[in-house]
Amino acid sequence: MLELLDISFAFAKAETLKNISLKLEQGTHAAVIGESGCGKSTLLDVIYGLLQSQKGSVKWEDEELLGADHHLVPGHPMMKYVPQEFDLMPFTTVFENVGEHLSIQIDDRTKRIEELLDVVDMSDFKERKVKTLSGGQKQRVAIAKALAQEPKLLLLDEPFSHIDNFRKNALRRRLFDYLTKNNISCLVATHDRDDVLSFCHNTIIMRKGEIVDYRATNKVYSKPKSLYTASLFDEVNDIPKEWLGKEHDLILYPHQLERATSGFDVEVKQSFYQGKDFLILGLKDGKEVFFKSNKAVEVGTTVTLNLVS
Ligand SMILES: Nc1ncnc2c1ncn2[C@@H]1O[C@H](COP(=O)(O)OP(=O)(O)OP(=O)(O)O)[C@@H](O)[C@H]1O
Repeated sequence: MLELLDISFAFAKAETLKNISLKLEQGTHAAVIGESGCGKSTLLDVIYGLLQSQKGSVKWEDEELLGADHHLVPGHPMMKYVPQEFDLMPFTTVFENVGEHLSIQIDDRTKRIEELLDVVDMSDFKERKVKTLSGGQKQRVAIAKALAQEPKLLLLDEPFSHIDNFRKNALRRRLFDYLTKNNISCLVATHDRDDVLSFCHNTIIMRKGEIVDYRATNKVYSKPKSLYTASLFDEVNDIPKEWLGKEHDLILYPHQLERATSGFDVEVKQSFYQGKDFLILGLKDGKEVFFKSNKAVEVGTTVTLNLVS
């Protein structure tokens, strides 16, 4: 189990991480999400030992991991990190990069490298020099290289940011399947809700260097504690209680509102085609309201909205 106890870190005067405590059980996958600059990468850097926290401790199986001040080479054997700027050897092949830290003596070295190249769908490129690869291909090699040494904990920072949508879904499925089968824990910093919803058991919400929520992903998504949290997943509506005669204001995603015969009225301002449906932007009392519709709605139309029944 990974445990962080009251970690604080500052690059300069202002604290970038403030009193961060969390536990990650073995085999659990947790997403770290939050607005740009909230401290996601810094948190991973401190856990890995690239940065030294000024306060608090990082523990693995109850043993304290010493930070950057205590190591010439950062990192710990049971942990691997794929940062946003991945570190590969450009003039050697994909195969050799993945096997870089694997002992020559390992009997099934070749089999192991090929298995990992298959996980990241790079088998066809194994003889290619890394410098000739695209950004997304390099990113996939970096993931395979991190897995090669059988870490117990994998830290990923925006792991699929360079990978096209077409390949991303299959890669995500294969990678998280591999992590589950091998009981590898994972902390993934991401901006992509698709990384979070389908693949991470838990979600950590960060804001201005603090953890403001850490629960099961389905709870964080379906019962967001704040407008900020909900807005990390989708467009979000803050509906005043008076509009629907409720006891308190409601935080609602667009798909939770629908056209109805009673409710509150909005004037339609724009329709956005989204493939399987339209996202409609309406206005009520100067406040924007987003809802879904299976067809475009003419600008200027007044529609009545209520909670999806
Ligand atoms: N080397 C550095 N020196 C000084 N400040 C830094 C340094 N690296 C990051 N910061 C600042 O620390 C804060 C947190 O940065 P961090 O990269 O952890 O955010 P993030 O949540 O990962 O952002 P993003 O989603 O944009 O990648 C930001 O305000 C950033 O400008």
